[in-house]
Amino acid sequence: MASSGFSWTLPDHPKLPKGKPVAVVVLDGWGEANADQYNCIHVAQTPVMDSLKNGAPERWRLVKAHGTAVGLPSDDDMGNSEVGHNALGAGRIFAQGAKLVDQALASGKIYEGDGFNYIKESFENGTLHLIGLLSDGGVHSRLDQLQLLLKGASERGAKRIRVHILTDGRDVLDGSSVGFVETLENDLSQLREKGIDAQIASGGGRMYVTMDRYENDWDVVKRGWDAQVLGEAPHKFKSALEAVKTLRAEPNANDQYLPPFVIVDDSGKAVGPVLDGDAVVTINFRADRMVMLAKALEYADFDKFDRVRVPKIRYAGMLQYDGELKLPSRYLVSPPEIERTSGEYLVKNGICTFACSETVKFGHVTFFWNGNRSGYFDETKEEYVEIPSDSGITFNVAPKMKALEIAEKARDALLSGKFDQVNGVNLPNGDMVGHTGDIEATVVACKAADEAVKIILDAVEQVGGIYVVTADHGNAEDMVKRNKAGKPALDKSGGIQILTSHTLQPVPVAIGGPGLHPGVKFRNDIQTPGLANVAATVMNLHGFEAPADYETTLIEVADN
Ligand SMILES: O=C(O)[C@H](O)COP(=O)(O)O
Ligand SMILES: [Mn+2]
Ligand SMILES: [Mn+2]
Repeated sequence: MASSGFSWTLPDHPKLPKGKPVAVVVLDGWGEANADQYNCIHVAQTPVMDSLKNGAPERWRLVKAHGTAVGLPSDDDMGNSEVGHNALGAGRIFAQGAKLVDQALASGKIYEGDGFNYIKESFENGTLHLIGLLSDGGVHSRLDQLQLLLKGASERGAKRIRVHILTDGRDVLDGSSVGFVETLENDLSQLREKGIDAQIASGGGRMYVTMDRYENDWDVVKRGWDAQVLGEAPHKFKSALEAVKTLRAEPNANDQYLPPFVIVDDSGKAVGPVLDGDAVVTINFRADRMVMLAKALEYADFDKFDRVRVPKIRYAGMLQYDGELKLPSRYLVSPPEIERTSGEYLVKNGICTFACSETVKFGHVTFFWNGNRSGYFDETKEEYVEIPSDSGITFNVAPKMKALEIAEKARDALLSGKFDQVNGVNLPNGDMVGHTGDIEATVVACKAADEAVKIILDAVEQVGGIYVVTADHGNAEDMVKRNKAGKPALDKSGGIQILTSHTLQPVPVAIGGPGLHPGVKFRNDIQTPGLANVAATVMNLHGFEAPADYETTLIEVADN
């Protein structure tokens, strides 16, 4: 921050001491909901989390983890890892990608920026390709934003448009892909009536095609590249609707994992490979699952898989996905500028930090936690450990994931005495297994996460430290779609509809440990606290006052 008088030095907290190690544990996808058979956290044996909830009423509370509390457009938006970890780390609420894109589309500014002007130069002679997640989940992308962009680009000269869809079933109900494709097909046919050559060119399920993250499995991105760029895939169809309906009719088919397909013309030729002179926009606003494709599209030097053919294109992201890497270099909407995060403050105030998760959540506790920034602030004071995730499986097959290994690393970091803060230890189970929709496996996952918490809390006990246990959003606590009355919503055949997505539920925050000053308790004068209130709380527990513009602390210290 350039303003005069700014200082990184945090004032001393008037009452709380320094020097107590603080462990911040994030249970991914662990919300609070009514107890029934679809609440996997309730069904699972979770004695440690139960004891936090039931043991100390003044040191356990719920906070909001969705909607406007985390910078999303409305309170109908469920929370997600990006916005949750941003809020936890940054201690303030920033308008997030979903909202920034909404605003840019509504004001028309999206069409005035450098990014759009850059791709526009391909409109005369080339094709505009739009690649991204097709759903209204609002976590990575939104269908209505795609619809507006299609309209806006065609009104501004795009004559030939190809859409490369990724079916969802993770942030939305499985099977909803068919309806989204129908909606998109309808829009494209209206464009065709106006003389624009617009169609869907390829597709595949997001978890099997394109949307890997944190470089867990490049084959996922390669499958997408082959279909989208090269126009090659094992399945060929005349229309996307036929593709999705046919592929969904296979046994155990699932929107998240549909195999890659290309749309071909009557002569069997792919209708939309990416060619020299074309423009490409990746329409997801969220970074983690687009950055790998962005690298493949943008980097001249690239060795993660054989791209076979690298077309000379004009490429822009919906947002810039990585500000440090400046990737992609062109983008339609500027990302939120999340600066002065708690991690940076604490390091600059001498706090040595350890962060850890497994690959599929590693960037959550580093990149997202640090305001969408890669790398260390000060490598002499920080250590980030990534435990390799299983790849090529769905996590209901191995629901314990690497929770034990993550907890052991956190324990060892605490016992080593090298770190003041063991921070953002993310336990992925409730979320990653919750997304599979497998209730039995999610129960196993929740138990494993609870056991991991125990290992970390035992270590906190041993070192006389303090713990803060929280979550980034809900998921495993509700695995069924509900009607307005809160009862399971039945489908046409009378069956329940499994909810694979996150929820709107609040999440717990628990504090404790032998190092906690005995007078510390949660305040009850904050109306609707959210995840952004946690950062100031953690700073206090380190013996500092939080910066004045941070969301207020959750705690107060009684004199005794
Ligand atoms: O990317 C995903 O896995 C889901 O869309 C959202 O889950 P996350 O926000 O927990 O990563
Ligand atoms: Mn999450
Ligand atoms: Mn999730």
